[in-house]
Amino acid sequence: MNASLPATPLPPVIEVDNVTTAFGGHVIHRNLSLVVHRDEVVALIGGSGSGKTTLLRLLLGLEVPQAGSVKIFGHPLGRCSACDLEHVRYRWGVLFQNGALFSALSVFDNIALPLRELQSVPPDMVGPLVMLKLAQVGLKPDDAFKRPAELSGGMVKRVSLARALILDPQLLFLDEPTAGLDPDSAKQFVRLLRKLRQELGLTVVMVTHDVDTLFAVVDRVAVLADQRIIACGPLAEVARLPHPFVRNFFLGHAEHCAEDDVRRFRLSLDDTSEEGGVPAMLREDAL
Ligand SMILES: Nc1ncnc2c1ncn2[C@@H]1O[C@H](COP(=O)(O)OP(=O)(O)OP(=O)(O)O)[C@@H](O)[C@H]1O
Repeated sequence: MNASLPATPLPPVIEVDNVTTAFGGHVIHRNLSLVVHRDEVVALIGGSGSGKTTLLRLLLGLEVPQAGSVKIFGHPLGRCSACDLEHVRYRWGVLFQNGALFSALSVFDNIALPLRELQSVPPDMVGPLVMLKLAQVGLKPDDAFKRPAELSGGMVKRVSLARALILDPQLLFLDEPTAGLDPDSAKQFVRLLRKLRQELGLTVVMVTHDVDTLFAVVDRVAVLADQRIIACGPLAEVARLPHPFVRNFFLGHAEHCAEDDVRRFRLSLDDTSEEGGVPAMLREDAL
């Protein structure tokens, strides 16, 4: 995986152009623009209340901007007919921060839900597809019969990810994918994301506060501050910005964000022989 973009970016999957969002008189985004290209992994960072979740909701068509436009796969969301929106919606998967699993349903039924709703495959294919996704996210066949209450935090994330991937989306939205996980589970989950991104060729947009996740999987980091995206570029570039939020966010990490450091970190993640896959530079005791 490259730490920086290829010379010629692939076509855009997401185009946010000059968007203004407000609730009542409270303006959240003003003239906000962002482009995400195919096969990219872009992380959205920003202070609490800066409007990250609202931006994610705009991208999912759950909020409508006061001005500007949002296009996904070239479709302008606000102007899509219900039929068009359904078509676009099945091309993305979403991992919600708390997993959003249905507690009354088994793991199997949670993952199968989008397939059953859409009825896109014959009923006898649902089982094999669910079990395939379960294996893809590193869960055991027996886990299919558990209820969400019987799962660890890391397992909940994996089940949610399997459900997000069940329709084989091209675009994946992740809201704080490692939030609430202990450090080891977070590392394992980030490794899984990295593996799936490589295997499935996904375009990924994630909201995260986790610097290790940026190091491990992200191509570009978009910084949401002052009601707009103030920068969107490779980690090495963004970590050097003099903006107070960025300085604070990368405190103690900025000196490790050079392209070579990121590349070395990613190679170490591929080397499963290393304990936890985390090089000394990112262990807490080294900071
Ligand atoms: N439906 C809504 N109605 C009114 N205000 C809202 C609504 N949704 C969000 N807001 C406000 O918009 C602002 C941005 O919220 P948002 O949740 O997008 O921020 P965030 O960057 O995701 O924050 P955090 O990192 O704390 O989750 C906040 O001031 C919030 O109170």
